[in-house]
Amino acid sequence: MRTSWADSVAAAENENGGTGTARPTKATYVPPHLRNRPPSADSSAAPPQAAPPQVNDRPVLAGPPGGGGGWDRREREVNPFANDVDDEPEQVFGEPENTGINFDAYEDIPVETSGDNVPPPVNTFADIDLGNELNANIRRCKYVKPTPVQRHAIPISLAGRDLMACAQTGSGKTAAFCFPIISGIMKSQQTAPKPRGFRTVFPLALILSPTRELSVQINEEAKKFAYQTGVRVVVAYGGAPISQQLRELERGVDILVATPGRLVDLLERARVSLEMIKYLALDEADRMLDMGFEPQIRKIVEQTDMPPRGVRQTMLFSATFPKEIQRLASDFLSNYIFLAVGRVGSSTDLIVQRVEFVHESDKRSHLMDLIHAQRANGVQGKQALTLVFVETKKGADALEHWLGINGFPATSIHGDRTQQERELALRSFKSGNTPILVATDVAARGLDIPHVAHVINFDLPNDIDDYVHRIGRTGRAGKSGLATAFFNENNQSLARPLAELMQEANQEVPDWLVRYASRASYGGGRNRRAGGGRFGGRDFRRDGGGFNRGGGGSDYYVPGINLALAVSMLNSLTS
Ligand SMILES: Nc1ncnc2c1ncn2[C@@H]1O[C@H](COP(=O)(O)OP(=O)(O)OP(=O)(O)O)[C@@H](O)[C@H]1O
Repeated sequence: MRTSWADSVAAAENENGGTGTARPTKATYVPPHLRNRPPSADSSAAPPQAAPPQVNDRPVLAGPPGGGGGWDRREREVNPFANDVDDEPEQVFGEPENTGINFDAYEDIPVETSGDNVPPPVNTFADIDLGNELNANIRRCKYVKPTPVQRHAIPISLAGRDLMACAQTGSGKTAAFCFPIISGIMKSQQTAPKPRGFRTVFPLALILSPTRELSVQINEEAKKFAYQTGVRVVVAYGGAPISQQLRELERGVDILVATPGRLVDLLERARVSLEMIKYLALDEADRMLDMGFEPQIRKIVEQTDMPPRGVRQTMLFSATFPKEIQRLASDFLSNYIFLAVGRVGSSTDLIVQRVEFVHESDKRSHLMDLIHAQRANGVQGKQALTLVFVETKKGADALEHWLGINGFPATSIHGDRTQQERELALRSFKSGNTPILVATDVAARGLDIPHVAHVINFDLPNDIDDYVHRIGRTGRAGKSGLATAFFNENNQSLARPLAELMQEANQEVPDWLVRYASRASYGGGRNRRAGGGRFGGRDFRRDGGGFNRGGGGSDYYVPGINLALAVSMLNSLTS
């Protein structure tokens, strides 16, 4: 088993009951996780740092308190690492010891950057000046070295540049936008006091995401990264009582993580002002600028007091970036750098993709066979986690019920369930108590659930990008995963993009799918983008003419989807 400085930190925290709440009585108090620090820290991670000056367990910042309502930075901070469990789930789910992310899987990843004067990538966290406290949190997270998207995106953002980043699912995009934001706020707090308004708060950074669960997850991650930095993170999302969120906001906020709807509500109540925003990050940015969300996003970004592009710094991240969305997104960016990491618009090669022809009427029995097989592979009586995607909310309820009466513990998540039910379902799934989660697309993007071994597309989506995000719930952070799709006549429009995607990812494409693909024409619809550099793994400015690549360059560039190759493959199989 790996033992590192981070492990001894965790051990020290556990010794203290893991709560991090033992309160100091003197200003010289050193919290448990900073005691007994060995002289030589894990040399592959960020360099060892001196502990920040402490009052209670909060750092004393040199500058005046910011935080909107003038929050008390000396207040108690809950230790977000307290509930981290080290090895137990790995054991239960039959994976090897906690060896961390499998970086070998990412070594040969293609990277493309374009834009003016692209800052060079870094190899280690120690190569970047993120600040002592943030470096300590990176060690607590056991991030030994940056993932490829982090290697490139963090220096770009630290240099103050706007960024549109497209990187594979599960490759660490959250930290890629959180680290520069936290580090930047830590530096600016020393100098810039914030205005005070009557019950209005003035966050310095806004992180928007499309779903409540994803906002909650980003908030939890950001709180870990910001622990003891003096940077306060607050989340606001719909479906949960606003009164509690208002109370949290009143205690001060530097980074606001929000879903668009709830944020608009807070803006209309004048409880939040965006006047001081220095950083704007859109996670799942293509979804945020898609038809459903675009008006709200435009309202937030263009019709409020948020500083304009060029004044604020804007970062857009997703695993997919269709060209038409890139074009829309460029309205929000100033002289930005485009970054594409990994196979174009994809999840990782670590996911084995299978597609099976299953008639509608056979889907349930086929699902049962798959789950039976999986159960046989379980360890210590625990089944590996299986995420089953269906098209409709009704369909999700029905399938959950049917699985239950057939002896398969399942739960579900969809838009008709209350927020409490949704969160309960997610917790129950994560813990393995109900190892099957039936979900609509509400769970397709961003959710980072360890130990999801199998994603089943019981109903395929209409859009190939949604497929990419769905299967990306497995095979995360260097782990392997399996994705099975049930295909039938109803999914004809997806045949061609699916066949191309699978071929591109070196997956076995069944002959019958190739035949369907050869019959399919793209026609209209969203998958049409497939014809012209789909998924947007390429900077749309490079296709539009007039774009000067400037000093930017690529480590190397793998052309998007090799359409000619795919077409010739289809032809050879169908002739
Ligand atoms: N440098 C790192 N070292 C080890 N693990 C990391 C590192 N960076 C991120 N991770 C872990 O990798 C997992 C995936 O990260 P994250 O959720 O940010 O992926 P993502 O790229 O945003 O995926 P998606 O496209 O699905 O939203 C998380 O569990 C995260 O803690």
